[in-house]
Amino acid sequence: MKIAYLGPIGSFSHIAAKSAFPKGDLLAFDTIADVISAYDEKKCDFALIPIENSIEGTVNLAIDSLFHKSTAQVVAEVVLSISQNLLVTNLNKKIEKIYSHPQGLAQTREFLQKNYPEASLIAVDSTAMAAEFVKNHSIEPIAAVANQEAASIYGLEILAKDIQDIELNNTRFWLLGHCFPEVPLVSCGQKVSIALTLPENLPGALHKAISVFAWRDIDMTKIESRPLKTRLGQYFFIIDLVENEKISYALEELKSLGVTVRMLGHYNIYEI
Ligand SMILES: O=C(O)C(=O)C[C@]1(C(=O)O)C=C[C@@H](O)C=C1
Repeated sequence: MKIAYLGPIGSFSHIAAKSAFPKGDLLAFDTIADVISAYDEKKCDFALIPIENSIEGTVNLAIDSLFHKSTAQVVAEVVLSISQNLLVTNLNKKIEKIYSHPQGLAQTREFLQKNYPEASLIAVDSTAMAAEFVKNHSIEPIAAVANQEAASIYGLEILAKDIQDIELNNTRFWLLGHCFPEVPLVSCGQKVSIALTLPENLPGALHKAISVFAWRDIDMTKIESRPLKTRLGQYFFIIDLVENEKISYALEELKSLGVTVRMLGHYNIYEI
């Protein structure tokens, strides 16, 4: 079983992929877009992508790549607890630049501003990539924000532990695939995710669209707009729903309103 993930080893995606597929053949890719492309090009059986963090919100690159460039289906959601740490090659080193994934920098923004106000913050494609960079540039006054496993893998010291601004810090990952995976995890619920595009000539379109769920008591756990990349003011809407037998009727009503509905997936949720 081949599973594509955002590498290199030691990323949070790697930890999530290992937990879901302890015996899987894990394939590291440099960017989230590359992970999705690997799946679309049939280089793997599943692909794991980070979707949303409890502090910083949606991983826009993942949602946008999935919507605009892929037809992949979501077959599972994996929720991972995230602990960010400041990693260095030497505990006594001055720190002038701090590297991490944008989410890693955002989740630790207050800590970094308070403790390293002069340091430049540099975004790279993953937290593990940041750790690997620090290891490979050991004499430079730099640090990485990454997990403790990355410290072990890349031989780095942990200068500060659990530096996220909010202690409770979780990231949702979506697993893309053609079938439901057999994972050694216990499901804690089921969801349905869709992407809506509204007709231009329907006043109150968004209100009418989400009302099809409300009056059926279908629980909407998330709604978020993202640019259609056509022009300012044109969006698609990502909606997460708690599994409900009435969802199919709601989707039919949406279509009768002229709303374009794309089913992203219905899936089990697993907490690691
Ligand atoms: O950079 C990593 O380690 C990732 O797996 C990506 C990612 C993300 O995109 O949100 C995953 C979990 C954390 O929130 C930080 C970064």
